[in-house]
Amino acid sequence: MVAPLSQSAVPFLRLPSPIRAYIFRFCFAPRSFSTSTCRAAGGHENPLGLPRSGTPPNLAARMKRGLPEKRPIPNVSRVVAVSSAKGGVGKSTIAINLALAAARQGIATGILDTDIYGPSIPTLLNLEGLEPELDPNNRLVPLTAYGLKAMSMGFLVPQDSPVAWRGLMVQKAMNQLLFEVSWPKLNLLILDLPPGTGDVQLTISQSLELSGAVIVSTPQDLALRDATRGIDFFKKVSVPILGMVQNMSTFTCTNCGHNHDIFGLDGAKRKCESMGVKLLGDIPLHPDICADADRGKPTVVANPDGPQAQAFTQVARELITSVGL
Ligand SMILES: Nc1ncnc2c1ncn2[C@@H]1O[C@H](COP(=O)(O)OP(=O)(O)OP(=O)(O)O)[C@@H](O)[C@H]1O
Repeated sequence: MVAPLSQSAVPFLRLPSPIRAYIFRFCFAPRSFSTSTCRAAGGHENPLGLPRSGTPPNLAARMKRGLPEKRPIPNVSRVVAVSSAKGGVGKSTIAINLALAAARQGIATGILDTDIYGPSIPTLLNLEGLEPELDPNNRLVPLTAYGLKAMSMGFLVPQDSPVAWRGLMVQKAMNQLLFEVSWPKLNLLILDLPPGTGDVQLTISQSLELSGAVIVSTPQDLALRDATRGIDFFKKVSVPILGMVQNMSTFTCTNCGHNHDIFGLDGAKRKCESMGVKLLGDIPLHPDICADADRGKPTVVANPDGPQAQAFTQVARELITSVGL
């Protein structure tokens, strides 16, 4: 019987050799036991798992609980996770437009697509089919689009081929994406998280010093219920909630100019008030936002002076202020 792994290896074998070597290194190759490997794997600094003397108290507490040490991303000053517990509410669209709006305001910005199973950033930036190079230290060099530095698992696996990885492989891939990308000096790195509150979110919140999280939701009750779970998740893992973005709010008919609140009116605003979370802004439901995304030219660069881009820019300003930039 042919094992499923050999089928999923076919697209892998079609990759150019530097990328194959890179994926092989972080997914399959055995690693020598070292402090950094041990930390990245969530282990302790010595075989007994005891903190060394002189270890800071909060780090000692983390180590006792078996949590990895939180590390900064080299060259990156602030890291913000854009998250939604529910899929399809526009998280990637918001993440990319916020990143581009921040870059247009003179903030050195990058975007890291951490959605291993369904990366959207290569499409949103019209970078599909391009492959990142490796620097002399075997670190991935980010690609650039519209002045934005970008890295995504989508650059490393063939388009349209599913990633079939188990938890440990996902965790290893995440650690490489988080810590082995050769970012230039960045003021702000936006992380586009996958939907939900699972493995990837846990790995990120436990291994990374995050400046905070932005929660995306539509005004619909169903989405807001999941948004509440997302907020509770970040509170539990002690990541500050910078605020919520209400996406797909009012739709203004392009024919008659009438306003329709397709997913309800001000649901996110009320949720923010009840949970003591800041509402960072409101993005309307508009066909151009969708069409711009599909052609790989997000609204903030496609029509920077239009009202939709202005809405994104306003949210980006709030975000930049909230992380002290
Ligand atoms: N404000 C908006 N107006 C119109 N279309 C939008 C808007 N926001 C997002 N979309 C569209 O909605 C769809 C889902 O958006 P997106 O992929 O950003 O969601 P997501 O939450 O990242 O999804 P996933 O759960 O798959 O990661 C896309 O087709 C996108 O172009």
